[in-house]
Amino acid sequence: MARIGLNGDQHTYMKQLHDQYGDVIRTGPNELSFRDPSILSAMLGPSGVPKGPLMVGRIRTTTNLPLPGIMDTAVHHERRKPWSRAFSAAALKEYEPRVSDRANQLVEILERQKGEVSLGVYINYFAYDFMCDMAYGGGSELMRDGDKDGIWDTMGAGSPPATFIGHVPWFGMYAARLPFMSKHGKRMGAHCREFTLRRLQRGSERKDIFHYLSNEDLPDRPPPPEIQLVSDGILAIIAGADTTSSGLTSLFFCLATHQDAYKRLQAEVDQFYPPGDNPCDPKHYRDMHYLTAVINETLRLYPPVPTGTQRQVPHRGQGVMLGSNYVPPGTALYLPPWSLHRDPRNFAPFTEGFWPERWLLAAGRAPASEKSGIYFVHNDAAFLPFSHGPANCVGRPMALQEMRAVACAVVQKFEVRLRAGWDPSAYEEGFKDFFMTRRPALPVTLHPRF
Ligand code: HEM
Repeated sequence: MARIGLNGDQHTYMKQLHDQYGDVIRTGPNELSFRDPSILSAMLGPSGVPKGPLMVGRIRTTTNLPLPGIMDTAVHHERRKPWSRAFSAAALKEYEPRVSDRANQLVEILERQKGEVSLGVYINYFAYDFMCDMAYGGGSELMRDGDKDGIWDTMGAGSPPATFIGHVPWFGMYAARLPFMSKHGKRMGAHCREFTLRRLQRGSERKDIFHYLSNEDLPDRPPPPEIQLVSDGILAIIAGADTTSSGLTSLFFCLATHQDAYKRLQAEVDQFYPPGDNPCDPKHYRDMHYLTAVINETLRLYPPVPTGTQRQVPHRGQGVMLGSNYVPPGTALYLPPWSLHRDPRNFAPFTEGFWPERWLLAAGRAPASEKSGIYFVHNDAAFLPFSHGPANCVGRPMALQEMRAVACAVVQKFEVRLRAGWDPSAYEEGFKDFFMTRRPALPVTLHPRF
């Protein structure tokens, strides 16, 4: 699996192994993958299994670990508190103008492009600039200036070896001594440290997540040590920028290849945000059920963390029961979204196809007659793009806010068409799982509607 991970194919390989050998497979000497949503609570719920060593291996250190790498449940719970404050409903309300400004900037920049556009590249820049606004009160202008310093590529450059090491975390400690293994991480670390120090000195006029991570909202508490703030900043950028960008790029790929869905979403956007209205004002998002269906269906087919994160049964202790299986201490575990989402026992019909309507049917928002005569299965417990439980994705509400704003802004303004002659099968073939994903740049042409 480590070798397959190096090529970015672990998500498809795991699914292939599950199809061949069943719902529980052994993917390494001490590693299991479950394709079984019935163990969701036992594995990821409040009394579930702690995080695994994947992150320790990936970042090659056992000290000053970022939130997702903290294997001690009590310590993890404590470290998550400022993150939870940063993504509370009240905090998200304060971030709304920034989402809107950046999404509208994206549309303005797209309007200036002529001919073929690599939509995925602009979406990457949007996601990066926005996360820098959130993590550091600003400082990045990739959309405006382009990526002259190659920072986006630096962020992804270390991913293949990191994916390899994720399966053999002990090797990470040795790899950390090899200069070629750590150069990208060091460059990213130095970049984020500079942004963190600047944010600490300068403060911010508008609230950002740093406001909460540095305890500015709790004046009687001292800020955490600088090293923790730098680590949190890197985490925000890595966890927040690539994932959302991956989801949005896949969304436009799915829409561009399914004109019926595009038209239906466009009609909904036009209804709630006619020309002249700001599509990034979230006042109507709650009522836009087709938009929610499109986003869910995209994240089902192309989850931005395709293999999910890892858990590990603690070495000291008794082992756990997952369903009818006893799992001994020290075993690392996966519940991979790519395999669960593409299992016809969880989602049918059109399991491997883009069909947003399934979400409307499942929520009772479409006439039940539409499912008469078809074999309809919809298992919400098997839908895990943001994982589940107390250690799930804490940034989920922000990711959805961004995805909704950009989807509405782009669909209101343009007809997005795949570049003539570009083979759509290249998208799935080029969709690689390095924990973060790597995907084709999505060549499109944009046709302004007004
Ligand atoms: C579509 C976009 C996103 C997807 C699909 C996604 C998915 C995930 C997944 C699968 C995890 C692992 C959870 C686990 O171990 O159970 C995670 C963790 C995390 N995500 Fe996201 N994420 C997204 C966007 C964001 C954004 C915008 C942020 C903002 C900074 C963010 C911050 C985090 C953090 C801090 C963690 C660690 C949580 C913990 O260990 O307690 N994510 N995410």
